[in-house]
Amino acid sequence: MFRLGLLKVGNGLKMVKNKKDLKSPHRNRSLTGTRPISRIRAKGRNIRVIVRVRPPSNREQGENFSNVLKIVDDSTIVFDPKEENVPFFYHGVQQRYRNLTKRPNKNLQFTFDRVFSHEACNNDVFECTTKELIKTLMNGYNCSAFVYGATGAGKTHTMLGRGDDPGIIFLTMRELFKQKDELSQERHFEIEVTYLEVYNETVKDLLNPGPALELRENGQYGVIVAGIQVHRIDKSEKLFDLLEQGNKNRTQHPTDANEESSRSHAIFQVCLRMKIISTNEIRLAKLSMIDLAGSENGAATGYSGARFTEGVNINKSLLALGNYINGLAHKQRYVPYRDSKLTRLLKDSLGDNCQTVMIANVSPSSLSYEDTYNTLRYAIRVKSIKPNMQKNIVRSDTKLSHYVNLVDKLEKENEELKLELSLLYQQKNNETVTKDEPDPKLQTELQALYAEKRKLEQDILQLHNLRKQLNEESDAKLNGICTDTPDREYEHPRSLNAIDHLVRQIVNLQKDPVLLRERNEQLELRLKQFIEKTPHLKQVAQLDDSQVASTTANSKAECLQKVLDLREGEMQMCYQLIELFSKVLKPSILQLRSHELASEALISEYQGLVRQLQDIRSVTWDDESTVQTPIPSTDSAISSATDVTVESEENMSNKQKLLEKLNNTLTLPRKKSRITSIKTIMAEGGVMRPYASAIFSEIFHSVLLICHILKQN
Ligand SMILES: Nc1ncnc2c1ncn2[C@@H]1O[C@H](COP(=O)(O)OP(=O)(O)OP(=O)(O)O)[C@@H](O)[C@H]1O
Repeated sequence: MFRLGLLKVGNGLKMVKNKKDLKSPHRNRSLTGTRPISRIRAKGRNIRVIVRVRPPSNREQGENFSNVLKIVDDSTIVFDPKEENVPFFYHGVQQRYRNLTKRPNKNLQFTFDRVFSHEACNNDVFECTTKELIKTLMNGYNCSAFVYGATGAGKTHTMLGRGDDPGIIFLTMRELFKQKDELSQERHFEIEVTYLEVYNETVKDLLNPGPALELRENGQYGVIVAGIQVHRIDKSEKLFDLLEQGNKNRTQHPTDANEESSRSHAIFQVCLRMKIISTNEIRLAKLSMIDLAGSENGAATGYSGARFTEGVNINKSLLALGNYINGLAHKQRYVPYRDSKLTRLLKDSLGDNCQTVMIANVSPSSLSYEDTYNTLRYAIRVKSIKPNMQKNIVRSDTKLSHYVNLVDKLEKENEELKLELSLLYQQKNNETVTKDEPDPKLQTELQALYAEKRKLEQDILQLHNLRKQLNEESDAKLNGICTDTPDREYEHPRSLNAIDHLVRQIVNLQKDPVLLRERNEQLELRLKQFIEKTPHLKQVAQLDDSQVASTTANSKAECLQKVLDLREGEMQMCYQLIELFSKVLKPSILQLRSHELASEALISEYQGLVRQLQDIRSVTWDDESTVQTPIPSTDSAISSATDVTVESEENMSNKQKLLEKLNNTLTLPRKKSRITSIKTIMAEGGVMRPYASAIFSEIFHSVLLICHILKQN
């Protein structure tokens, strides 16, 4: 069923009959009656496709087969051309209707780079195909030539030829050696060849028959055949011997179309290494010449067993080759080449970096109608590959020193790059760390502020507490001791100077505590603002705060220790004075009493003083023995003293004893060891000191009173 539609052609519209024709205007028949199949003709010249039509075989000639190929010109061929309309007359009248029993002709026109008729010999083909490749090869490009076609289409004949018509391998190699000889003054050549076959997906060395060889892929050299024997040749004669030897080893079996059908793909590779003497340039190039196994229609052949397996493998690998070519033609991102050994081996002999010639061999006979059609379609697909050529050039020097210098240079460059990289890493790490760490400038400023604060705290403490306290105490002491101004002035050097000396050692008396306090307050405000502005320095500030607190505590402890040392000295002095005055007071009281000059008030005061001393006596120190001297009661002591004055001489010894008792009573125990424990001092010294001072004042008062009485009498 046909569907009608409109197809845009040029500026106008054209009626089309079916859906297929809607897809592309190229599907429409041309005005000449042939369909222009060469629509995907490649513009590039890196791949050239040649069609060679072989002469019809004896069988084809003998049987009633028609010719399905018509060569229009050097590059155009028509498959299944339309037959000329032979006028059909019925009863002498030309009929207008065609013969409906006859199959319509395909009449497909193909355009290739060159089309050779059955009259062309191998040399003609060579001149137009691989001869050009030699020039390319000499320039350092990879080249490949492969023959494709159905079984019996003339592939092996094209490649190998026969005695009177040598094949293109022979002709190409002869040309290669010819050009080599011509260029021998300019270049040094090294030519190595390998010859292998792919049969039933196994690779075999045709020049060194043995077990199947493995394919390996190398990043530098691509796909390589592990274990293949490489033959270095310098004469063309040697090559021909090798080729003959290889062809004998090739797998062949007769088919319907060919009694000597090759059942494997044969790959002949020539590796060319050229060194251009003037420039020391090295050019590497590879020429691959591939004789593909003939494609066949398995169903049509009716083979079974080994022949069938061969056919399947041949078709499979040719299909993989077709897909690979299709991928290249459509510039696919990934071109499948692992599907068969053949495509793996030809990976670098097709597509990019390679100049390729494909020779499509076809039979002209209608006996091979399908095969010829398929071959032509396959060939036109190959034509669409547009590879990008790359020259395989390696710069070189004859001198080893060049390589040494090159290696040195590269190593140096490598070291420099490594260094640069490590510096960049370092810089990056530093940047990361700096982001988290505070600015060192700010940190230094903060630390300076805290250092100042610590010093101020210390000074304030020392000035305020110690100096003030010691001065007050010094004044109080002088007031208690000195009876008049001259006495005070006399005592001053001994007591106050000692204290001031100590104070001077501790604090700088020139500093004003008020100013220091003000400065400290300013500093604290500044620190607060500083931390508000830079919160990330809070931790640093907290650390410094704790250091300030620690410094303050240490300063306080030092001050306290010094105060206590001073007090200890004072205490010692007090005890010495009490002892001294008690020696004066006791005889004075006795003397006054004997002369009846002691008033009741004086005696009462004296008794009170003795009682107080008894209380002092009961105090024990940390470092003293707890054993106490028995102390007589105050009353008994006084009464004893009173009795002494009225008794006889006999009783005087008793009085003396009593006086001694009184003397003992008034003698305070001397403190022998230095008080070191601040806690003990605070606990005991703090209580003891005012108590001792009070007694000291009492004694002074009593002594002064006695002195006054004695002076009056
Ligand atoms: N151009 C030619 N001129 C003369 N004879 C030819 C030509 N091409 C092919 N022949 C002959 O046709 C026969 C089959 O050719 P050939 O062996 O080369 O085919 P083939 O494509 O290699 O087949 P297969 O794939 O089966 O090996 C051979 O006898 C060969 O001599």
